[in-house]
Amino acid sequence: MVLKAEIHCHIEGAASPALVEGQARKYGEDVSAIIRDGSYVWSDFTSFLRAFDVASMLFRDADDYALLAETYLRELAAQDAIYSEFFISTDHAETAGLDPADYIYGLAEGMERARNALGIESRMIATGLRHKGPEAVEEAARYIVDNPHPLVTGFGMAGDERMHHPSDFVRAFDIARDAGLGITVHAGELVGAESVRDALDHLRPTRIGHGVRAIEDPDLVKRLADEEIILEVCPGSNIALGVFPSFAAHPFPRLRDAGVTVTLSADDPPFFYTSLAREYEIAGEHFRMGEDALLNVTRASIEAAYVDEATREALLARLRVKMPVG
Ligand SMILES: Nc1ncnc2[nH]cnc12
Ligand SMILES: [Zn+2]
Repeated sequence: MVLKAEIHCHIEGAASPALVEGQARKYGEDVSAIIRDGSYVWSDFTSFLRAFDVASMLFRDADDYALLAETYLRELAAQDAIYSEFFISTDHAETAGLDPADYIYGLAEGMERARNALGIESRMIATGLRHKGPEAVEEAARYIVDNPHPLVTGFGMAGDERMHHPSDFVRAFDIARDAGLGITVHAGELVGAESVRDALDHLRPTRIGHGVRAIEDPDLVKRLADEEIILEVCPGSNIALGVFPSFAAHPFPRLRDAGVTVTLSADDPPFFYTSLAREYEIAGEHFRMGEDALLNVTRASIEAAYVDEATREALLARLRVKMPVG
């Protein structure tokens, strides 16, 4: 049993098909277009995002989001995770007709319940959606800075990496960074090494969501190692979306051997038929990671986490004694 931590997971993307079907019954909606035989149905990134959007529309009030957060965090604690940092999207909340304040309050309620029950610590990273454009991402940044919450400790950007250019989002990220939020950006997933380089140059993150296609440029790999940029690597997601053809071809080991700090997360677990535990298993089976190396990955995630130092120290102490969760 290896204690785990996750720093790249979209909370709407953590909703299991069973939970979404339960929400569909609650609201009298039909989800047969995105769920068949208990699994999500999609064929490429665009149809994945569409299924993600449909599922997220079935969480419509604070109680729905408290249930989602608590359910996911309980699942993570059962996989021996002691820390979870997940992306939230006030854009999705507003599209579902929810006031962002209720959205965040509901998620925080679920986080508290899971922490009280099982001791799992968690934080939220607010995000803007790249394909909605610079104004929308800036609005998401302004909202979270004007409405601070103690459990919202970072700002990032997800969505379609093929749209717009990192330089379009400089102001949004300056607003978030100046407010003291941790900065992470999805890059180097659907687009190549230049996307990671541009994100680093213009948005100055300390972490990159995925970043794995940096492997295409050895100078960039060296820069990631030299600047100690953390990669939030999601191998199961990368293979499910066809970013790489197989786990054997995945660059995780090469990045790690080049001195890049790589971590393990599940991104959107049920959508990519994975879980945090499965990602650790994949690293053991395909990336030559033994138990000590996997515990070092957990330690790297906690070192990179957007948490206060007291919380970080308490989490690192648990790794040292390998105290079981709960
Ligand atoms: N892997 C991913 N890339 C970009 N946006 C996302 N939203 C949810 N999962 C995502
Ligand atoms: Zn992601």
